[in-house]
Amino acid sequence: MSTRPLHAVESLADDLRAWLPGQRWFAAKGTELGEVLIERAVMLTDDDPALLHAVIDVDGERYQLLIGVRDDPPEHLAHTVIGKLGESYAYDATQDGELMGRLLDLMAIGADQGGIHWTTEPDVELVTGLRARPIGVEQSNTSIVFGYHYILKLFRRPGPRPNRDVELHRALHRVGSAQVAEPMAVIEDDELVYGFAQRYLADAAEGWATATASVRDLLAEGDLHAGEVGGDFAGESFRLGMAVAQVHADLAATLGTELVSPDRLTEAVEVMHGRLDAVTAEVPELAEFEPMLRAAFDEVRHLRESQPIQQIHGDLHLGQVLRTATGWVLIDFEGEPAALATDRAKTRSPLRDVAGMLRSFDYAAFALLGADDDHQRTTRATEWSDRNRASFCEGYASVAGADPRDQAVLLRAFELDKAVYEVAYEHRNRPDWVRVPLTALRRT
Ligand SMILES: Nc1ncnc2c1ncn2[C@@H]1O[C@H](COP(=O)(O)OP(=O)(O)O)[C@@H](O)[C@H]1O
Ligand SMILES: O=P(O)(O)O[C@H]1O[C@H](CO)[C@@H](O[C@H]2O[C@H](CO)[C@@H](O)[C@H](O)[C@H]2O)[C@H](O)[C@H]1O
Repeated sequence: MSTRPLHAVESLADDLRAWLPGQRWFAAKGTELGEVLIERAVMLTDDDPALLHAVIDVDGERYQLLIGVRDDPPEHLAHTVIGKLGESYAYDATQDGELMGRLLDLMAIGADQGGIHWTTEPDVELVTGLRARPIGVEQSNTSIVFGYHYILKLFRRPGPRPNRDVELHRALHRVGSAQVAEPMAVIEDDELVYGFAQRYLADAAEGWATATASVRDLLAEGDLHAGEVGGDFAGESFRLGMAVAQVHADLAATLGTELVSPDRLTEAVEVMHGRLDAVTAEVPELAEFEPMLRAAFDEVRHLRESQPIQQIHGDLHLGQVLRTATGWVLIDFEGEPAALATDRAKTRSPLRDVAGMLRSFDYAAFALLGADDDHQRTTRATEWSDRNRASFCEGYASVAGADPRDQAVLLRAFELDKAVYEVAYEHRNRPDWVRVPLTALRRT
């Protein structure tokens, strides 16, 4: 490929404007797109297929692109084509196993190319020549699995170093945590972090899939209770509570914890009100819950006890936990996708993670129900949610020594704040699902 990389990506700007809104990781869906500005572009391999690395800016948001260029893309890549570059086709290279294999080669040799550094973690030696395949699920980022060995997450919205996901994995791995996957390599330049490879947990099942399988079981057996059907999840919820408490204890031990006075909680209350203002302006259906939400947030102002804060997961839900043969593992310590990097880096109450997971049990229970489901199914879903939420808290308490439910006012406020966040998240990403957090607020 002879064209200069910057020029090549610039000439694709119009095609990118049409292609970006269809990508799950693209944040500004549903709004009129501004100009696509090319911040930087380098050629990682120059043959056919060629691989271009680019960072673009769309309306002040930065995105990472990996663009493959082929004269004649095979049939299985046809759906990934972005546009034409001269006589060649430009396409989403993350879907091309051959080009992703080149990324693994660059990682394995610790390459330094076009200002981008591929660095393995101390004592890690990577195996190459593995089959590369993108994982099927559409997420905030794009992940590539290499054989049964590694998973590389390409951050679609690369942020400045240090990257929270990388740093918290490293910190937990250093203290021998069994609840995270081993960090393997990082792709970054002097400013931004582009990718993070970890050990691939090939035997793992996703928390969301296993939890919703249990709910499905229960809904199919209309006359049985949650503890009586084959797929009862309460034991798993208990173990998950233990795992989360252990991660909190390890993060506190290695990165520290502090007690903050009740005045600092007042700041958190203002932030929750601020989020509610912003989300209500975007999703008017939230307005009917405003008095209830504001009252619950304001209850926090009356708390008189100091509260511990520390590094936490920051966006914990059933999609962020994997069940391996040996226990639960937490993944994706990036924090909430929409939050500013400075806010994600802050120490926070571990009850935030507990609240996230409690919301998730509720999500799993009700996501399978339609908008007008009958009383029987709604009762069963409520039962599943109550049973697993309780089990999770009991598991957490068995490790932490204190039951999160004892902090009822704070926990309720954090859960409601998370539901407000979810309303905004679903509104932007999966409009059909806005009903899930809204129905939860209606039941509160
Ligand atoms: N270490 C791992 N082993 C096996 N699968 C993993 C691992 N890390 C992530 N995954 C899978 O990749 C998916 C996306 O990972 P995640 O870090 O949550 O990315 P995103 O930020 O895009 O949500 C997860 O839902 C899980 O299925
Ligand atoms: O996994 P991400 O960091 O991208 O998290 C975002 O997307 C999640 C959905 O994929 C979203 O989670 C919400 O839906 C989940 C089911 O799909 C459910 O388990 C969560 O409880 C619910 O919040 C998450 O909020 C968002 O940040």
